Amino acid sequence: KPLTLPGAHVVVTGGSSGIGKCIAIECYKQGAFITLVARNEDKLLQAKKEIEMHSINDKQVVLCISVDVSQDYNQVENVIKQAQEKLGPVDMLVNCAGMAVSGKFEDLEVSTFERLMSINYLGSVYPSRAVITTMKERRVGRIVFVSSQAGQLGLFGFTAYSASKFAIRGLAEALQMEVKPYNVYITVAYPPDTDTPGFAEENRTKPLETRLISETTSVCKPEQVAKQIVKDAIQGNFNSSLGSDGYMLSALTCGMAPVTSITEGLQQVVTMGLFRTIALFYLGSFDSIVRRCMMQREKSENADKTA
Ligand SMILES: NC(=O)C1=CN([C@@H]2O[C@H](COP(=O)(O)OP(=O)(O)OC[C@H]3O[C@@H](n4cnc5c(N)ncnc54)[C@H](OP(=O)(O)O)[C@@H]3O)[C@@H](O)[C@H]2O)C=CC1
Ligand SMILES: CCCCCCCCCCCCCCCC(=O)[C@@H](N)CO
Repeated sequence: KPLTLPGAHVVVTGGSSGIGKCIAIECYKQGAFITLVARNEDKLLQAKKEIEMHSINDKQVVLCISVDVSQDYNQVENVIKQAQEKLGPVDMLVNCAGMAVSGKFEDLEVSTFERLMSINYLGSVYPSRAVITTMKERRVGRIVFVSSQAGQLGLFGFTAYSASKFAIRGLAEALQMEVKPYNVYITVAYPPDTDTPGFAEENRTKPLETRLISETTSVCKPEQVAKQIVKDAIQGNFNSSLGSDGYMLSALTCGMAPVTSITEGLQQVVTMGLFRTIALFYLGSFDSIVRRCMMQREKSENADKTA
């Protein structure tokens, strides 16, 4: 039942940087053929070189394709076709291209809402739509969506980002119900803050509240996140999370998500009440962070006025 990675064709969008690059390396180390999809060609070539250092046999290939996954479906479909001509049908697709922009609702441009929805949501729909028919026909396949812990709860500063990551889950749940009889398995990953170039970029404009609340969980290494995601995808687990807070969040927010094992279902049933109780304390502490920051701001604004 688990997918065999040796010789498999794995497509990773956002594979030129951060979590996506580490997922590509992890799969390559296990013998897969890789297609990297991202926009910037220099970064793609750089990543290709880095991945190729981990080869385990001399047949392995890393293919690079430059395309914007959020713009035009036909373009995305074409590049997937190209990749399939070179490396065969896609066994696993990892939708990791994405970005975060944070800020208070009133400070975010309306265009930011559109952009994040395009990249994080539609940028996952297009590649998935392009591979699904073949996967169903072959009765083989894995599709991974990289959401976020911020796709399990909404928090200060993430009005645009959280919505785009929540959207992924709705898509994934519906799709899993459709494709399960065809032996195609969907995985949704909910990583915590992870030390990547994208994370560094995002931190340059992050509101204090968002930073303080996010610090509830520690920053992970992308290699660690990638390892867990690849493991869960191979197994065909619907949920992929990391660490004790990740585990609690996933159990707490399981809702009507498909269940992969009896153990998982039993654990959800047994822990739900306890985790909700813990969550109430977290929510209380988040509210007090927001209130404290507001009072601090008002204080310094008043001080500015009297000065
Ligand atoms: N780092 C973190 O703290 C967390 C990240 N995540 C999610 O994980 C994913 C990866 O994040 P991370 O590794 O930090 O990001 P990085 O910014 O380090 O890498 C993003 C990758 O996506 C590619 N990409 C971005 N936009 C597009 C596009 N429109 N079309 C094609 N490729 C694109 C980038 O290449 P290029 O720019 O050249 O196109 C790059 O390869 C994102 O979806 C993010 O939301 C989730 C939780 C935590
Ligand atoms: C039982 C209940 C347990 C509750 C634990 C609550 C933990 C909340 C912390 C949320 C952190 C959000 C990280 C977002 C990462 C991300 O996607 C950005 N870095 C974008 O890249």
